[in-house]
Amino acid sequence: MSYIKSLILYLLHEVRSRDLFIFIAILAIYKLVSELNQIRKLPPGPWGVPFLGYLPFMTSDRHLQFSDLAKKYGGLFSTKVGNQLIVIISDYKLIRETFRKEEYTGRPRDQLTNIIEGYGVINCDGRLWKNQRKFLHSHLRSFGMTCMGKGKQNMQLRIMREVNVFLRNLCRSEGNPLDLNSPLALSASNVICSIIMNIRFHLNDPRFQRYTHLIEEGFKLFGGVMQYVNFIPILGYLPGQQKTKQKIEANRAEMAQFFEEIVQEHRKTFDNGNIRDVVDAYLQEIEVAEEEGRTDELFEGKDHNRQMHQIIGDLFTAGMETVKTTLQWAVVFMLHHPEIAKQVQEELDQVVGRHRLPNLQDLPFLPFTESTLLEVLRRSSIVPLGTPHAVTRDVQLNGYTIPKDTQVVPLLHAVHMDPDLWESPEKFMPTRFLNSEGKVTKPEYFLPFGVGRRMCLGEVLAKMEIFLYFTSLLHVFDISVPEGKELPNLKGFSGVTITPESFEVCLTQRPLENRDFEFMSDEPSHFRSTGSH
Ligand code: HEM
Repeated sequence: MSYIKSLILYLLHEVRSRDLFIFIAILAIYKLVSELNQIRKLPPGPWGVPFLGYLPFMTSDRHLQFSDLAKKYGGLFSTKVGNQLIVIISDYKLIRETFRKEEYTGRPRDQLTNIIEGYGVINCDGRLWKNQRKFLHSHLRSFGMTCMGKGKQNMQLRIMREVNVFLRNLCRSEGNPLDLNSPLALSASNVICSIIMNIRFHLNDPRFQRYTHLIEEGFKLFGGVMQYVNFIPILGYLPGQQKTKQKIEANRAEMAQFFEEIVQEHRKTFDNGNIRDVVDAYLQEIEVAEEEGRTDELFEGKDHNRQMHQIIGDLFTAGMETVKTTLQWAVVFMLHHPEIAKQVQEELDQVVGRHRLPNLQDLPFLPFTESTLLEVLRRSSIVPLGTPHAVTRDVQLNGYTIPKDTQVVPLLHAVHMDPDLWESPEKFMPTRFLNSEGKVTKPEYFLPFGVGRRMCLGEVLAKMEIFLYFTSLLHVFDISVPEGKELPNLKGFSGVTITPESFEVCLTQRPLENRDFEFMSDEPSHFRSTGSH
């Protein structure tokens, strides 16, 4: 470092400004020529201006901007944003073919991965990711994330306990305007927390409030100026950026402390014969690996405690935010289309009756309701660019050479809004998922959970939750916009996911035939709860 400093001082003192100018000009020409050489081998696309590439033209609605560019450059195009090469695929056949391949399972080396240092499951790659994904896949199945049998029943029970508490809280609104964001966030959190760490929170629990605040703040800090550092790393040395980084690290340390307390509580009550949740499964896995002397192989030499903390964080954020947002979109579309909400309610009344809440066994007999939820997933495309992938080595794609570490984006939003695939894609039209016999059909270009080796790990759980929350909500309540208020817009807000703008609803209870609904009685006591009611 001091050597570089002395060299710079020497250059400033000894080299005349004209020589320095020539030196910089040669460097710039060299960089330009090598960039042009690279561009020649890449798919076509907008290259913006020298050095900054397309960065000055980027908007916050990246999915809409990329979809417009796809119309111009085709289903496979590329661009350069700052120093980052990005390849964008919106041809669904190519997406399916590409993301099956091992070499597309990498993650970009950016600010997020620098801070997370390759821990967890979402932001790691290579052998650690493979081990973690396999481990989680098998344990999440054993906790009920499966489409069949007893596991499915257990998961339904877990979810329905939370649905009941959720409905009871909503009843308290007594028809007054209400923002569903917090009740949904709390409820979806409790479902995922019951699977990961066997706890549930109350809305007024300070730990829950602090925890969700830290996550939201984290999203904002990463989503702000920090994302530009990914494209122009030198910006990371600005004084403001150093402060942001310190804040992110302090927040992460606080979360790690919270997770550590949970892990410590689990250690105290750990019973090898009764694996209660993901944390227990990890403790067991570590114990066995230590006995067999293969912890280094399993965790690739990483700290297992930190790995456990990151897994808890990954599953919580991926599992809560996505489900909550999809359900909010479902409500927004029902507000825009009361005739569809009514049709769903009629189908539920006919199949389920007015004496109980819907359950997963009803699903095969509710084609219109199911197709309405599929249409919500298509039309909202809440993860419009998938998660960022990067190639782990130089690869050939459709005759182009894609260099190692290039970001490769599956543009799911464009696939779901392609007029060649969907009739009037802007329209909310559940019947597009019904065939001529009235049966539900999902075309192969319906990809809300991504596709390939890194596709969503929680698809089964997400589908169960969305079905049970949505159908229970519409079975119990009529939903309307508060008087004098406008309908929420359909564009939404681009952040980590595409979320609806904040909005309120009025809920009017529909008559039920049975007075013994669980949500009308006291809170169930199956879980250890935190905080006071
Ligand atoms: C409606 C709800 C959900 C939607 C639309 C959704 C969508 C997605 C998408 C599009 C991806 C990226 C796929 C890719 O880039 O290849 C993803 C990844 C992921 N999802 Fe979900 N997801 C949902 C719910 C959940 C839930 C409930 C969980 C909790 C278990 C979860 C856990 C994950 C994880 C861990 C990954 C990263 C997988 C990896 O890196 O290997 N998701 N999800």
